[in-house]
Amino acid sequence: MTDGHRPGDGAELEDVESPPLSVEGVTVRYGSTVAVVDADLEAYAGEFIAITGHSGAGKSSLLWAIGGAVACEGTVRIGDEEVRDRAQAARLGIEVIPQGSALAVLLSAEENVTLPLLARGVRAEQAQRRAKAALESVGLHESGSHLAEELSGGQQQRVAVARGLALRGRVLLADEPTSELDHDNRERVLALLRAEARRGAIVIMATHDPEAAEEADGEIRLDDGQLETIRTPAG
Ligand SMILES: Nc1ncnc2c1ncn2[C@@H]1O[C@H](COP(=O)(O)OP(=O)(O)OP(=O)(O)O)[C@@H](O)[C@H]1O
Repeated sequence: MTDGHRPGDGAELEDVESPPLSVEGVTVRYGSTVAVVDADLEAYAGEFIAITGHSGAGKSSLLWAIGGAVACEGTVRIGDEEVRDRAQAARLGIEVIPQGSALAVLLSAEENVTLPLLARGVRAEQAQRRAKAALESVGLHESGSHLAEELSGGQQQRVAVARGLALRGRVLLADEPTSELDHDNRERVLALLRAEARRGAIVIMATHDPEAAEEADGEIRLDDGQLETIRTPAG
């Protein structure tokens, strides 16, 4: 497929080899607010990169631009394909764990993880198997049947992480995925994100948490929309 990425059907984690992600001259504007200014970034399969910066620095805006969810100037490419909008970015295997979880509160945890898989064409039985495995990986195997609204904020965040992981993208954009978590669950989620990179994905995580950032291979910082490289994955 030239304009598509089809995640595998099995519950087992198959490897991917993400094409390089290239962000060139990306500027995000909301009216007169310039949230991201002329950002350049290259990332490769296997890399786990943190985006840090103060509240309002532009972290979410940069992630959303990479994920095709906000209009921007400049270009975002994965391999030879230019990201144009969210639907097409999803077809290219760019997945998002949004800030604030964004679960359907009247669906169960398992349904929240399963539905996006069904929407991507994964068969029902396989989607359920993958959802269960993803929920188990975040320590929520016993909460699959609970309505999202019955879960704590931290549990909801872990469901959102499970939903992102189950999609098995080539690029995973995680927006503050550990902000509501206690120490052990934060470590668990960071280990899962690292494993996702080891699988051959590119993982980019926005975070306020310096300790979480420290666990990524590389760090870029935004300051009023201006991007600065702090550490590269190469060291
Ligand atoms: N939909 C929007 N409409 C107008 N302005 C917006 C919108 N989204 C973000 N902004 C503005 O863009 C700037 C960057 O916001 P963004 O959410 O990207 O920052 P952030 O670094 O992710 O912040 P936080 O850490 O608080 O989540 C801020 O000044 C914010 O007010």
